[in-house]
Amino acid sequence: MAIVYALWAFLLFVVYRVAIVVYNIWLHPLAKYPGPRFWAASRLPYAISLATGGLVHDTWRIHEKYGKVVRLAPNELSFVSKEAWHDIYGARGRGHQEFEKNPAWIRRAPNGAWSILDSPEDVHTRQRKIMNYAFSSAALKTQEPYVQRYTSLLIEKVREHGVLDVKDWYNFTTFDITGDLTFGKSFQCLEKGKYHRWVAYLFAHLKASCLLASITFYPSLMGILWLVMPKSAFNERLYHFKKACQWVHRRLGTQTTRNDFMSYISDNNKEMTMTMEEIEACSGTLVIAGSETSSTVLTSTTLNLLRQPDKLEKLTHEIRSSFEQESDIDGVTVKNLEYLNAVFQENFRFTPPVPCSIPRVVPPGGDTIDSQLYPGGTFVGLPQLPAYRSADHFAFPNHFIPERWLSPTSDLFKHTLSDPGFTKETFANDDKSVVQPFSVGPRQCIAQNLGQLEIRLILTRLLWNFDIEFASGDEGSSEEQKKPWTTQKTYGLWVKRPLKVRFVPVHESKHN
Ligand code: HEM
Repeated sequence: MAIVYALWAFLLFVVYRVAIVVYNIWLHPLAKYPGPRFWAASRLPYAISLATGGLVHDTWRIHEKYGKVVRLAPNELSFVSKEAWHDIYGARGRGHQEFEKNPAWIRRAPNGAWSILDSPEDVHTRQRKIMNYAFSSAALKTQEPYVQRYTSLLIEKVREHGVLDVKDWYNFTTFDITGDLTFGKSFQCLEKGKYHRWVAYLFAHLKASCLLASITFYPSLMGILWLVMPKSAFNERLYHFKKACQWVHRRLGTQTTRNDFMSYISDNNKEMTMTMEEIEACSGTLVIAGSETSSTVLTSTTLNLLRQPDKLEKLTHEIRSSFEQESDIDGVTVKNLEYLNAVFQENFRFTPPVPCSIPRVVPPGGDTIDSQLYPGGTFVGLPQLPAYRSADHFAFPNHFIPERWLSPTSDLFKHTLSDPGFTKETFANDDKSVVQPFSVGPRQCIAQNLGQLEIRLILTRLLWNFDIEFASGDEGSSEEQKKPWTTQKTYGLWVKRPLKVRFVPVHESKHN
C-alpha cells in the first residue's frame, strides 16, 4: 500500500512540475519575451550557469541571438539598451518608486546591520548622505598622497623583481590603498609580496557567494546547505567581520590628523545618522568595492595593451612625451592625457570590471522600462558585457579600439596596425552613453573619482618607468595567459588568470 501512495505522490509531483513548466513557457505574464525555452521553463539553467561561472557568457550569447530584451528565468528579464540604464537604476522622480536590489543577492552583515551596497532605500539615503563626505573633491585631494605612496612602493617592488604576476601585484596595491584609507592601516601586501589573510578570504569566497546566491532560489536546498557547510566556513566569515570591526574601532579610537574615509565619516556623523554597526558593516564594503574593481581595470588594460603592442606603444609615447619628470605626474596632469583616457574608456567598454547585471526588482504595481510596462516583482537588470559588445551599439564591437573615443579631428585619431580599417565616420553612430562602468542613479559608484585617479596614476607611472612585455620562457606567460579576457569565468566579478609581465626599466633618454 505504501508503494502505491508513494507512486501517487510521485505522479502528483510530476504533474505539478509539468504544470509549472507549461505555465512558465506559455501562460506567464513574461511569456511573450524571447529567450531559450529551457531558461523560461525553470530557474534551474540560470542557477547552474551562475554557479559554474558562465552566467555573463550565457547572457551575452542569449542577447546576441534573441535581441535587446531577453528572458533569463521565469520571472527575470535582461536589458541592454541605454534607456534601461536610466529606468532600472536611475532616480526617476515623482510617480516612480526605486527598483530595489534583488533580495536573492543581498544580506545583512553578521552584526545585523546593512552595508551601503545592500541597504534598502531609506537606510541607503541616510548612509550615502554621510559617506558622500569621504568622496568629495576636497577629500579626493587628501587621498591622492596615499595613492602616490603605494604606487611608489609598487614601482620599487617591480624594480626588485623584474617579472611579476600583475594580477596579484595590482591587487596588493589597491588593497593596501583602500585598507589604509578605511582602517588606518595597510594590509602590507606590497611590502610582504603576499595576500593578507583578510584579503585572501575575499577571493577564496567569490565562488561560494555565487553558489549561495544560486541556491537562494531554492529555499529547500538552503537548509541542507547550512547542515553540510563545514563549521570552518562560518568561523572564517566571522573572523573576517570581527577583524574589520576591531580595525574600525581602533582607527576611530585614535586621535589623528589623518584625512581618510573614517575621518570624513566620523567628523560628519556627530548626530549618529549612521549607527556604529552600519559603519562596521560599510567598512568591509569600502575595501572590497574599492580594491578589486580598480585592480581588475589595471589587469585587463595591461592584457589588452600587451595583446595589441601598437596601442601600447602609442600610449607609452603619449606618457613619456607629456612630462618633464616623474614628479609632474599627478591627479590633475593625468586627466589631460587624451589617449590614456581613450584607452581606459575603451577598456571599460571592451572588458568591463563589473561585467554582469546588478539585479533589481520592478516595484509593486509595475513600472516602465524603455517605454514598456513590466509587472511588479519582475527581476530585471542590465549586464554590462553584452550591452557593450552589441553590434547595435558599436562598430567593430569585438575589437579593442581606443580611437573610437577620440574626436575624429584629434591628431591621435589614426588607426594602427592591429585595427580593422576605419574612417572618420566609422564610430559616428557608436552609442557611447550605454557605457556606464560605475552604474547610474542614487546607487552609482560613490568613489568613481578615486577609482579613476588610482588607475590613471598607477598605469601612467608604470609606463613612465618601464617598458612592458609578456614574460616568456621559464618566467613566463603561457599561451593560456595571453588569451582574450572574456575567456575567463565570472563569479559576479572576473576570476582573473595570472598575468606574468616583464618590466624593463626605461633609460632617461627615452623620456621626452
Ligand atoms: C574603476 C573602479 C571602480 C568601478 C568600475 C566601480 C564600479 C561600481 C559600481 C558598478 C557600483 C554600483 C554597484 C551596485 O549598484 O550594486 C559601485 C558602487 C560602489 N563603489 Fe565602486 N567602483 C570602482 C571604484 C571604487 C572605489 C575606489 C571605491 C572606494 C574606495 C568604491 C566604492 C563603492 C561603494 C561604497 C559603492 C556602493 C555605493 C552605493 O550603493 O551607494 N568603488 N562601484
